Order: sequence, then C-alpha cells, then structure tokens
Amino acid sequence: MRTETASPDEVTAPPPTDWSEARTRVHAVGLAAALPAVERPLAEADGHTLAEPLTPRTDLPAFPTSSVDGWAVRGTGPWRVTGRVLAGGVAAPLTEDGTTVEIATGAMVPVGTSAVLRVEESTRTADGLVDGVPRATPEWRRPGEEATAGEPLLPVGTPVDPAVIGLAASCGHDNLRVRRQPRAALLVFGDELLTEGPPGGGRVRDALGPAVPGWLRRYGCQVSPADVVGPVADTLTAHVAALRAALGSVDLVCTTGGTMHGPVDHLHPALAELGADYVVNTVAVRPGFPMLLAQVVGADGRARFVAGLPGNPQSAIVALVSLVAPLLAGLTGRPLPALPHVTLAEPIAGRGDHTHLALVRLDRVAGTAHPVRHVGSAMLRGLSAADGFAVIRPGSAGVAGDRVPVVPLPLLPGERAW
Ligand SMILES: Nc1nc2c(c(=O)[nH]1)N[C@H]1C(S)=C(S)[C@@H](COP(=O)(O)OP(=O)(O)OC[C@H]3O[C@@H](n4cnc5c(N)ncnc54)[C@H](O)[C@@H]3O)O[C@H]1N2
Ligand code: MOO
Repeated sequence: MRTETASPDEVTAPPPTDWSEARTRVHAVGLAAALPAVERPLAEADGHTLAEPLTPRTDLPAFPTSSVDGWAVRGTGPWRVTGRVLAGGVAAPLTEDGTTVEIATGAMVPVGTSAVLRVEESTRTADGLVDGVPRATPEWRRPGEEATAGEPLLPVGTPVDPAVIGLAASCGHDNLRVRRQPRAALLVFGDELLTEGPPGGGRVRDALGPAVPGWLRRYGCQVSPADVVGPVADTLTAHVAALRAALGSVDLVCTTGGTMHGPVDHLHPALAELGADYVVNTVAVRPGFPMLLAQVVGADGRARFVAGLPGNPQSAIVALVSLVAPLLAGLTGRPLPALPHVTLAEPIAGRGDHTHLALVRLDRVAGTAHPVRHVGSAMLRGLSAADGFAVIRPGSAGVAGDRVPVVPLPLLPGERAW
C-alpha cells in the first residue's frame, strides 16, 4: 500500500490513483482495520455482517418431523389408534405392528413408524380402525435433511438480512457474532453555504449535509444527527478542531469541499496537522478527481478514516460510491462489492486517461443503461433520476451495445420505481 504523509503545500500533487486500483486499495485497507466483532441479539442483527460462519447447533430438522396431518402407522393396515402426537410434543414409540397414532404437521414422528398416511387419503373402518395406502415417498422430513450440526452454511463476511436472521433462529441461535456497525460523521466545509432558504447573492444551499447521511446509512453506517456538523468556518483552526472532535467518536469522518488548493481549501493542511496518512490522494476519475481517503491512527492504535469528498455535489457522490463504499465493505469484513454489468443503450464519451463515471438509468427488464441529462459535477438533477454510474474505462468511449460495469447507488427497493 502506498501512503504518504499529508503536506501543507500539496499543490505539486502525486499522480492520481487509477479508479479500479483505488477501490481495491481502499477495501484492503478497510479489511486490515476491520471493526471488532460483537454479539448482537437476533432482533438487533439486521444490517450487520457475520464475524463467524453461521452453523446449525443441531441437525436440521433436529428430529424426524411429519410434513402432513395424518396417521403415523406401523406395519400394514388397517391400524388401531393408540394415541395422538401434536407439534411440540414428544412422541412415544410405536411398538406394535398394526398400530397408529394421529399426527399433526410439524410433530415428531414416533420411533417405529413405517409410514405416515395423509388424513385425506385415509378411511375409518366400521370398527374404528384406520385404513388406506400410504404414498411411496416419505411424508416426513429426516433429521439433517436441510443441514447437519456444525455444517458451515454462510461464511464470515455475509451481510445479515432477514433471511439470514430467520435461518439463524432456525439453527438455534439467540445471538449472532457480527462486526460492529461503522459510525460516521459528516463535516461540511464552505462559508458560502446556506442551510435554509433559496440560493442567491453568491451563496448556494448546502446540498450535501442533508443528503450524505442518508447515503451513508444506506451503506450500513450509523450517523447520529449530532455528528453532522457544518458549515465549519473556513479557517484551518476550525477545520482541525472539527476533524479532531469527530475522529474522537467515529470510525469514519466524511468531509465535503476544500479538497483542492484554493485560498480557503484547508483539508490537506488540516490532515497534515493531524498526522494523517493518505491511502488515496486524488483519483483518475471524472467527475470527482480531487477525492481522497486518509487514515489517522488513534492513541488506542486503531485506524480512523477521513474521506474527503469534493465540494461539487455530484463529485461528492462519486467519491462516496468510489471510496467510501469499498472502505465500509472492508471495515465490516465484507468482500469488495462486485460490479454488475449492463448494456449501454446509447454512446457515452470517454474522459481521456481518466475513468468516466456516467450517471445512467437502468432498464431492469431490458438490462440496458441509459445516460441521464443534467450531469454536470455541480448538479444533482441527473443523480435524482439515475440508478448508478456506468464505468467507462480510461482510454475508451462507450459505444451503444457495449457491456460495461455499473456502480449502483445504494437505493432501497421501490426507489426509482417510476
Ligand atoms: N484550479 C483548479 N480548480 C479546480 C479544479 C482543478 O483541477 N483546478 N478542480 C475542480 C474540481 S474537479 C472540483 S470537484 C472542485 C473540488 O473543489 P473542493 O473540494 O475544494 O470544493 P470547494 O471549492 O469547496 O467547492 C467546489 C464547488 O462546490 C460547491 N459546494 C461545496 N460544498 C457544497 C455543498 N455542501 N453543497 C452544495 N455545493 C457545495 C462550492 O460552492 C463550489 O461551487 O474544485 C474545482 N476547482
Ligand atoms: O472532479 Mo470535479 O469533481 O470534475 O467536478
């Protein structure tokens, strides 16, 4: 891994990192700093990541289980009824041929059962015996049919979703060992930013303070309202103080603006003052080029991260999907997200030796990507109509019909469903 210490005059900057390499490097650095494993009750485990493989505590099912309502019979019929077993009960063995117990779906099949006869396929003789022909295929689930005790079912790094939680419960777990969820703060830089009312008179609305926490939460981060701070005054002292305070309580501090070297761009000098090391300092991608990721090792020896998102609002989101998403995957012990591929419906220009991340709308039925309009780096209109960014590799242009990777926005089901 290449790291350099921030220097106050970074105007002669190092060469930008290739976009794909930046993703891979940031993910690897995140994995190396993976958050500690903690126990969470199942009811609180949604959205976490497994820190140990999921294994059943018993065979699944744990006992032979009837899959129908009917009769557990022994030997050939007709059968004399000796009792009944319901789901949740412990069945007494069937010890004599020609006997049966009434059995409910989900009930334990008694030892000695030779077949289970469905109730609707059974008849009663005049003297009260049960008669019928059991199906040839077993009507009960064998122990271990789904899984055997201790069998690894899901690996470390699996995101915990309701399906995983349900499986864990059926495996007999009360708690799951998961990675602690990352905590993030957001510092908004820029004296020109208004936090209410219409823009004008040289000032624009802060569009990132209200939006970035929602994106971070969709990536599985915890962001408390108190950790969204800004606009932070455009002085080096205020930047250093804000960064220091935030780094004291979270794993990742995202900043917006001030990544360049303008008269009031203080991020690089502030990182130098904090003794931060760059993981990535500028990326060969358009838009979003001045994005950065730096790490600061705390007194406890644990790395905390600063993601510098450029001030241009769309560029800030490019930095989120390019650097912050892989970092968070690493910190939670998840693999680097694989990029799905789609077919371009229309041409998309290349950006020379930079990767071009171009906002696209996906047609999920056709599997095609359509460029959206209003995609200037200072604009957010295109983003609000897009599903993600098509990746146009350096030195290439997108031609209609090309298969290209897409970096999805972390949208929830139902969003963009119009
Ligand atoms: N001499 C050069 N100047 C710039 C270059 C360059 O290569 N050479 N690159 C441009 C690119 S690309 C970007 S991206 C921006 C990044 O600049 P900063 O990260 O330092 O951001 P600022 O200067 O603070 O702001 C840029 C722009 O974005 C607006 N902004 C900032 N924060 C917000 C916010 N929270 N909500 C809405 N809009 C925001 C700000 O008002 C500026 O218009 O640098 C270029 N310059
Ligand atoms: O990289 Mo800037 O982000 O092109 O606007």
